[in-house]
Amino acid sequence: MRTAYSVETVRNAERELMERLPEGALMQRAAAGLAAACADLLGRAPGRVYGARVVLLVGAGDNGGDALYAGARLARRGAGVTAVLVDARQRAHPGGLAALMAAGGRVVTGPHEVHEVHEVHEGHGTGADGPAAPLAHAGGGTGSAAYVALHRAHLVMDAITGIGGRGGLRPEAVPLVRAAEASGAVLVAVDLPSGVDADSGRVDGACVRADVTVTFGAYKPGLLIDPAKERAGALRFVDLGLETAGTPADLEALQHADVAALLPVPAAESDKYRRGVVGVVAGSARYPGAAVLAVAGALHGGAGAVRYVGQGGDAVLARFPEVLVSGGAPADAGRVQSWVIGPGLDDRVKDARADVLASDVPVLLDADALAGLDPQEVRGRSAPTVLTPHAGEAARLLGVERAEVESGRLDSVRKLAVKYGATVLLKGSTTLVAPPDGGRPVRVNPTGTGWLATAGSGDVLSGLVGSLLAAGLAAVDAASVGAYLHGLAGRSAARGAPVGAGDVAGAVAGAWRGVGRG
Ligand SMILES: NC(=O)C1=CN([C@@H]2O[C@H](COP(=O)(O)OP(=O)(O)OC[C@H]3O[C@@H](n4cnc5c(N)ncnc54)[C@H](OP(=O)(O)O)[C@@H]3O)[C@@H](O)[C@H]2O)[C@@H](O)CC1
Ligand SMILES: Nc1ncnc2c1ncn2[C@@H]1O[C@H](COP(=O)(O)OP(=O)(O)O)[C@@H](O)[C@H]1O
Ligand SMILES: [K+]
Repeated sequence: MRTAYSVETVRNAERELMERLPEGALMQRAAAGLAAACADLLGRAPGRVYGARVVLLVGAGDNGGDALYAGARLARRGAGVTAVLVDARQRAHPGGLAALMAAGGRVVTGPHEVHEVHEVHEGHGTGADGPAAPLAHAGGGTGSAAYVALHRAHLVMDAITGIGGRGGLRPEAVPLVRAAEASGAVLVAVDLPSGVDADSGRVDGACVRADVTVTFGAYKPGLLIDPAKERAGALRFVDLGLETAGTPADLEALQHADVAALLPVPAAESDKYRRGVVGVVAGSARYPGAAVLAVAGALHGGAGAVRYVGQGGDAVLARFPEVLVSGGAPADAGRVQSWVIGPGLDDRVKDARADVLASDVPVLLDADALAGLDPQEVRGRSAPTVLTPHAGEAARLLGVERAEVESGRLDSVRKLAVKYGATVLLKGSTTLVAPPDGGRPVRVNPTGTGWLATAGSGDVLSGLVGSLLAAGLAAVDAASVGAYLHGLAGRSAARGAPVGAGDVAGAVAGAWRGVGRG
């Protein structure tokens, strides 16, 4: 399981550990890990650090301190290191500054002025294309030293803000960050891309778009949730020895082994009924395809049989003769161990929804079954209920704008779970699953892919998750295992080219086999 912790938890764990360690030891651990990651990115041969040109965008806090100490380490290995003090008042970590200067690094204050130029010790600035150009001197009229350095850099560290950052980048930082992004250098975010919110994944204003983020001590939720996740690039983790074991994670992501342990496997004495029967109420005369796709997902989710209820029976049977089809009301269709209701339904949805909600088995509500859903209808149930909205549906259920859900996915999924007393799977670029109390941990799906954004793929997901419920998984597990397999199926079906929802359903068995093999 990959876990992520809030800033408050990280700071508490850091405080406890710092009490037992010499002053500055944690920052040295962070800097050592950061320098090693950067050296690795510059090329594995030691010579690639020697002569490399590295620029540090340094903010006023400890995040800048990490980069200054890491820069000092790289400078001692022969890199030409320039620190650009981004803070409007040119504050920077004093110990880190001293260390960088002692190692022969250069410090530039702001884009238009050179504060101090230190002699570059032997070997610096002698990269593949010759010695680094001398930095512009204050008021020398040769352009900004910071921009010259950025333009020539092989690697830039973004150390403007880490977990202490508030809001987006301040105006003085924006042109420097844009120059770094345009330079062609590898852009490495220190702990977090500056400008993103560590706890929520929100991006309020300008922020850094990194190629790699080197994060310290614990993953922060923002690194795993869009829109911030998308700005973080590839993640690298530096272990600081923080103790978070006793604290519930804010976020957790299943890994292959976790999913393998949860997959239902038929026992020797199983029969189709003992494996569970999933009832699917989906499709209509207008949308028979939704019935086919939801059933296709359900056939691959571990239930022993799929019962279909609705007007798409002919289409379902033509494709899947193994399905038990009923034309009447769900309550008359026979016993099931879970219900899935919603994809492609017509205006008779309300009666059918009341029927399945009155049952004593887990119910998954998707698409049309979410419209106008009364929280009391769900809260009174004794068996689990799972809601699977996309951002638009979640916004309607919460009475907010869709953009609000998309920019604050973690908040939104928690609020919905609390409002309905239900497990909520919020679909989209980052799929999240919140438990019914909206508490910790929320699960984040690590396998998603934009190729899943194709009509009907949500129908497949609802059938798949409903089938896992019928097979006996707890609601949060069924939802997160379903999303995990669905993401893997999307990836393997697509392999870099567009696919339809039917292809995704067809790839679920392969994804299951891949996970099962560990
Ligand atoms: N604690 C530990 O043991 C360890 C911590 N470690 C490291 O410390 C980092 C946390 O350091 P931190 O607490 O000093 O905060 P930090 O992220 O540098 O930002 C605060 C500064 O930024 C400023 N600022 C705020 N918002 C801003 C904005 N939008 N745009 C621009 N500036 C903004 C704010 O200025 P002010 O608001 O005062 O004007 C303040 O000066 C953490 O992420 C990790 O890297 C590691 O060494 C491991 C050990
Ligand atoms: N940008 C994205 N990245 C990853 N997955 C996405 C993205 N956009 C949509 N998805 C996934 O695609 C599926 C679409 O479901 P949904 O919105 O219900 O569409 P439909 O109703 O057409 O089936 C969901 O599983 C969702 O998580
Ligand atoms: K940063």
